[in-house]
Amino acid sequence: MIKKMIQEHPFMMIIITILSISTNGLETVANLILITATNTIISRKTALFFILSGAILLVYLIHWFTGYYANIFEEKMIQATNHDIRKKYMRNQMTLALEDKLNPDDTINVVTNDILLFDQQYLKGFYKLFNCIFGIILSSVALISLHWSLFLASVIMTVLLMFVPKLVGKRLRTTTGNISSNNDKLLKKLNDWTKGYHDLLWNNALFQLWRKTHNSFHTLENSYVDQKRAQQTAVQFGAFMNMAAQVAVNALAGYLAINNMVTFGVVMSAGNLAYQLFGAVSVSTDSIILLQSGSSINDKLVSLTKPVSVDRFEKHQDEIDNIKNIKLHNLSYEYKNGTKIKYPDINVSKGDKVLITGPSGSGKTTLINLLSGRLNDYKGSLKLNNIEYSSFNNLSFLKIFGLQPQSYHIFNDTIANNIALSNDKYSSEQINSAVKKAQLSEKITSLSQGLKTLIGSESEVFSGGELQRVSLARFFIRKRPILIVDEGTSALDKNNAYKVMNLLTQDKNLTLFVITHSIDNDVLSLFNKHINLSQE
Ligand SMILES: Nc1ncnc2c1ncn2[C@@H]1O[C@H](COP(=O)(O)OP(=O)(O)OP(=O)(O)O)[C@@H](O)[C@H]1O
Repeated sequence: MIKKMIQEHPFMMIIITILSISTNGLETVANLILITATNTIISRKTALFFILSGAILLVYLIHWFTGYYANIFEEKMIQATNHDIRKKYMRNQMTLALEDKLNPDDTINVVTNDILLFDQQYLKGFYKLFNCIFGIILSSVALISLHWSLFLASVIMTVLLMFVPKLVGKRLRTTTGNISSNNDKLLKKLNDWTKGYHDLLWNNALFQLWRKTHNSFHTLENSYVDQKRAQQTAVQFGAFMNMAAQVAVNALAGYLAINNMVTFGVVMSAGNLAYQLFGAVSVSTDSIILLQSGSSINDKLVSLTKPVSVDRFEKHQDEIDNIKNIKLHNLSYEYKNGTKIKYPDINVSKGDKVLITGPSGSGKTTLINLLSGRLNDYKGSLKLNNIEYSSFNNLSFLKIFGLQPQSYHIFNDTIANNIALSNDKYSSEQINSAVKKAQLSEKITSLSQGLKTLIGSESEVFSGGELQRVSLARFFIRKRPILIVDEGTSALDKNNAYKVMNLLTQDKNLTLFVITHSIDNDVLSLFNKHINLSQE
């Protein structure tokens, strides 16, 4: 992921590198000036001492400036990387949705919690390490210029410090993986129980909202504590080693000064450079701990953002453009648990109006999924224009079937956007004509903002039946040759339901399948074909 980030934003990376080298370099330069400043005070050259102190202050001011911008650019790069991941992931989700494989809870967990973990641990860890490497190199070079033994001592201490993250690497990966999976479980539980709050309310069981979810909260909270335990073991040990290393380098510099091998200014500066070096080493060990901790999320995101592709090629495009008939012969479907449903033979021609009835569990929904190409492992024969369904590309069915499902979603948006689904290619004339067909014109004209009125879960402008007609208008504007209505008019009153059915059945070119529980003779007379599943 980091390699990709650098490849995709090379210019930003160059700026960050320059700023990072400057920040670390300026700190080293200030420490080196300090040697001369200390020696000038020992030799009582007061004026020069104050000039050098001023120079140190100036260097630190520039250091503050470069450090500030290094951090800002790093954050910009981190957020740009997060955005790239979200974009690739959402593209994959849209492809998976074509095959009904999108899980809303998993999606929310990945684009919020997982990316936050990745940001806070893996990316922040990387940048901290990146900065520290320059600090380590520059302070080491400065120490070697003071005395080789100071450098040697520093190298030995650095190597010891670098071993700290190895102590807890595996535990950190596991604990971070646990946070992600526990958050996923919590989201699923919350989604399930908050969605059902109405059922809890009317059954005097609202208390279950907390009782059923609190264990999942606990599990997630505990997994954060577990992760902290693993991180802190390494951090505390690293901090102790860091202090011990500084004391050792300072003592060595003092010994060298007493034996006239270096000036006394070096003692002070060596202490500061050792502080810079071990500070950088200590932060880099913390960063390696963070990187280890976030590596399981990195692996997860790498696999989730690998491009998923679908074959969109349709060898029977001519047939898709000109639907003539659908034929069922000896058609049956068997679920994995052994439930088998057999369907009667039927020939449906273009413009036919087919009513599908049958008691609960007789296979009406399964038939919709077969007809619309969502289930393709059927037995027997199911043909479109005399060509077996299995030889079409499944995605083609999305272009010919419209589905008015039992439950649909109304977005928190305007009526117009809910019908056009924010697709600019539909003009307001087309939206108005769809509204008219769905028998919604009168209601919409009565609203002060008309088609611009906000609907959805945050607004109660429409009744259930009216919202159902908004969903129907989505089909009217798209003009597919075949419509499947799954008890789609059940939320309408009898009069309006009849009106909508009448309208749909009057459309000569539309091939219509309507699934219903209740057979009303008036409605029955509107259809020319009837599949009664109870007879099978
Ligand atoms: N995913 C599944 N796995 C196993 N069995 C299933 C699955 N979906 C449906 N079934 C079973 O297949 C049979 C037909 O189900 P289907 O949903 O098609 O009936 P239906 O006529 O639409 O019912 P209803 O009117 O209650 O919606 C039922 O016995 C059901 O339990």
